[in-house]
Amino acid sequence: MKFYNREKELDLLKKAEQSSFESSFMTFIVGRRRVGKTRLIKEAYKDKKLLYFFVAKKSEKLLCEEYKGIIEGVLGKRIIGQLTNFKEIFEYLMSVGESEQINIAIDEFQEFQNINPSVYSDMQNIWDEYKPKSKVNLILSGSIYSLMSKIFEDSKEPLFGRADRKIVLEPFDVNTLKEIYADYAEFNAKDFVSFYAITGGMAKYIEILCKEKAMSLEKIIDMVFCDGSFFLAEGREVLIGEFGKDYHTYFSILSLVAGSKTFRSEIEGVLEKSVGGFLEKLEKNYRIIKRVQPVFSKPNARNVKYEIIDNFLSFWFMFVYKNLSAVEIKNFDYLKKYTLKYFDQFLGRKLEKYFKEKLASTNEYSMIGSYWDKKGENEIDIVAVNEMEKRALIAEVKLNKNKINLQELKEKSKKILRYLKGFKIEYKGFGLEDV
Ligand SMILES: Nc1ncnc2c1ncn2[C@@H]1O[C@H](COP(=O)(O)OP(=O)(O)OP(=O)(O)O)[C@@H](O)[C@H]1O
Repeated sequence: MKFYNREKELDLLKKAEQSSFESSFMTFIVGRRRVGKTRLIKEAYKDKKLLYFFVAKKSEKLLCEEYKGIIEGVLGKRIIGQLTNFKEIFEYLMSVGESEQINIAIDEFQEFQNINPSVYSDMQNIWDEYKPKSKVNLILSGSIYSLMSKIFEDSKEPLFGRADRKIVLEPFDVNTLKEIYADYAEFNAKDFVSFYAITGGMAKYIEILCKEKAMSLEKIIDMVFCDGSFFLAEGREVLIGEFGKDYHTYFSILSLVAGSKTFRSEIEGVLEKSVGGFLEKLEKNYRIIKRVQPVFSKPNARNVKYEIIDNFLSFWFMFVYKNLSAVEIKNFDYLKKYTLKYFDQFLGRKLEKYFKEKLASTNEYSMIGSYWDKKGENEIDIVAVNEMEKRALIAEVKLNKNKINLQELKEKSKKILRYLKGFKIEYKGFGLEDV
């Protein structure tokens, strides 16, 4: 697949390289697995010399043998001496950087935690010594959000405060997704929104579907639910690295949130235990769910819902994890029928998210959210406000736009009008035809 988008990130990586000519520069990139970190780094330095090291789950000795080969190949230097551990390799490279500018990328950097955690303090000492006098553009990337943040942002960690720049790589936005979709298929609103709702803009999933020309809902479902499918184990694959062995409660919570049990009390009602600590970790450490509150509520108000941020994970929990027994016995027929039966429910929720993202991309609003009252009723799908220009958009979203009753929407909105005194308000319905 040709390279799409990422202009902002490419620009930052080019600037990092330029800065490294003055003194060494460290960037850390964090992004969920499959989002496109490796391809971004390679694209940024495709015409440059790049020492790219992947931290595979191997012993340090084997890794270093591989790295030595890479160094010799890229720099065209014969390495004399042993270099059997990463500390020696890193010191060697920083010393090379004293006489020439070099680009180094270390991918899945958090994996050193399992191989040899003292690498981080060794790197800190070497970095501090060489940074002012060398020209190394160092990119450290990783996909385990909690570990990467800890390595660079926890004041007790050796590399704390060493990174000059942080890049959080997000999935493709709705506009880029539309551009990609148009390169592979004739536009059809429901198929496109299904493509958005399932891939969530993750580069890898998009690439697989585009390659197989699976651009319609039916074809995507055929690709997901088949023998040897990449997608069936993917939710577990992506999350297990974050949660480790302790994943059961997290998976149960995510499965409930994906299935519309979005209030803490509802989750605790089903699991029959307190889940406050888990929710907090899912939100703050792992960044997998987010807290949402009705628009205009006070920040500490208790009317809070939870949402899974990632579309693919919410699809996976709703349709794959929920039916693991059918996956186990490979009853793909059942899985496809089940998914098609409940898909519109899922799609309706993602359509609302789609329009919120689209409105956000116009940069026309200072706040975009939803409203519901204390009982979780009287929902208003979208409330978008431009505080400065005193205007607001109040909208309802439905797959079938004909089912939207604007009069009812106006009626419901009375509850929030006191926050919008003097505002010009537009009431609107969004449906598939507005995609
Ligand atoms: N900007 C892009 N345009 C087109 N294809 C992309 C882009 N970014 C990534 N891809 C493709 O998506 C796939 C996943 O990307 P990549 O391997 O870079 O992700 P990653 O974040 O490093 O994932 P992992 O953590 O699983 O290694 C690759 O096959 C890559 O070619």
